[in-house]
Amino acid sequence: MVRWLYLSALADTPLAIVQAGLLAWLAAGLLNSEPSLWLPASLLLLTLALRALAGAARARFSAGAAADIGQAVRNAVAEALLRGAGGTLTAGEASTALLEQAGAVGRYHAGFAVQRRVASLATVLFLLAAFSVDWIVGVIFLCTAPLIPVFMMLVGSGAQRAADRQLESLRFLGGYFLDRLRGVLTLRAFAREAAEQQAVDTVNGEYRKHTMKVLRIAFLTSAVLELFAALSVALVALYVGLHLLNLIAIGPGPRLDFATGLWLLLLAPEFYQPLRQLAAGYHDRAAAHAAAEALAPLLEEGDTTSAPANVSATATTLTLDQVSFRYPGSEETLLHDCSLTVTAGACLVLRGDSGTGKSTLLKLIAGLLAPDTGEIGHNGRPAPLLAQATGNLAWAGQHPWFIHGTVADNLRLAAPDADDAALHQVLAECGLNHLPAGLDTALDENGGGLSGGQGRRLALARALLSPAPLLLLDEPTAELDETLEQRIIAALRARKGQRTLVIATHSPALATLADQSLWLGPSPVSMEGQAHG
Ligand SMILES: Nc1ncnc2c1ncn2[C@@H]1O[C@H](COP(=O)(O)OP(=O)(O)OP(=O)(O)O)[C@@H](O)[C@H]1O
Repeated sequence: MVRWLYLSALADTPLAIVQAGLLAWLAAGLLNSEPSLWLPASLLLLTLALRALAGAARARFSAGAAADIGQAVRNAVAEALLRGAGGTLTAGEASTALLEQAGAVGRYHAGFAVQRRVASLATVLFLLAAFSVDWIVGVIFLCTAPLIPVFMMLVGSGAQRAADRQLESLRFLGGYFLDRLRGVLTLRAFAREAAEQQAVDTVNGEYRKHTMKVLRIAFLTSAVLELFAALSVALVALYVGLHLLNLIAIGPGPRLDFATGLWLLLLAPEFYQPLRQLAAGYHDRAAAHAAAEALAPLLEEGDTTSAPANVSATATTLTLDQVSFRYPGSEETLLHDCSLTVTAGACLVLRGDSGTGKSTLLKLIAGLLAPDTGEIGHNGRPAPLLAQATGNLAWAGQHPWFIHGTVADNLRLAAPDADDAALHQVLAECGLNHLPAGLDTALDENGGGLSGGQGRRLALARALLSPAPLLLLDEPTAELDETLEQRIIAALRARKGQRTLVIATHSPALATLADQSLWLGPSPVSMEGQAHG
């Protein structure tokens, strides 16, 4: 596709030179009242048709190549996001990366990058053609042509800054809008629709302002370049005209006949055309540059996570070595030099008042957060990021996410080959054996279709079904009655020894499972793992 794009784009220059020649031939013939002009006339028609054809082919191949390249970038970005790269991106920023930025890179490669090469080659061809007939016209072309790239370079940094700001505000708008869309029910409940609509309008206005600035620079650049081109064409016209009227006698001008002079004159606008097209696409370059800068860290991060993880077959030995952690911008150090070892197959219970950092420690162990200092090890090796730990740990959090599908679809995320009997068994262990449609009960992403408690137990069932050697469970028995809690405790006890369990809980009954327990206090004190029971 790209090769055809180059061919169709390059075909235009020789055709333009020939077209100018044929037009000059025809005009001179008409002026001299030559009897038969059908040959230049038909050749001219043929050239015009070929140019139109090449132009249409170029537009088609260019759109195709831009779509292909954009799609390839989009696939790479999607792959990186799915591997967990770009963990700090909001959903809106991720969608901007997938849609807008990937598209901008595609448009640049199929547009500006192609035109830059085409313009260089076309300039050389036109110069050769001009010099072969009249060196003064050649010199005019040679001296005026660099004005266009030099001017583009002069406006370059300003255009780049404007494109950067436009992209930044688009990312912000994407994230802001998506957040409001997600929380639309909450906004409606608090009658905040009008205020939020206004806020989205304001953010949208900012984006519009930045976009208008980019367009203003693009239009102004094009207008100035048009002026340069027009002045240069006028210079050639003046030179040719003065010679045809025998008013000056410099250069090879005195030998110019009408046809050659007209050909040179017709060549002049064609000479500047590729450079003007290049300038017109300059804002594409700035947009692609800004997009590439935003995407590069994501794709580099994606590359490093591309190696498939080795799933450990046995329970994981977990070590924390002087781990400290504080959320960015927070005054409170939640963990301070925390050290402990959980042997493979043991159960560590995290206890403490609400807000003391139990879920945070689970996230650190899962690799969802990175410690400020210290190291967390799985089987003696630095804990992999969650993105690289596929299959090595299973997580059941307080706010579980599901895929749109059935209960069975969601359970099989953890164990794709599990048969229905295994699914029924794990559901029974978690007290979910009386769901309205059993394994076929339909769910949405937020667990709609189940009650909040059932949703949390389904997430627990999914973790229990997973063959992962490390299970991280956040309040698995919260808000359950005693019978259900005992059932779940029994299910967890059955996994002890085969899996390493880390459980955050307020429940004294669940805490009896602990081989080790860790009390997280309100102040940043040093904590040691203690043997329990
Ligand atoms: N993303 C975050 N950014 C900043 N602070 C956070 C973030 N998440 C949690 N915190 C703060 O960190 C502290 C510990 O939160 P965490 O959820 O780990 O507590 P917890 O012990 O699990 O609480 P609970 O028992 O209520 O679940 C809280 O004060 C909370 O406000």
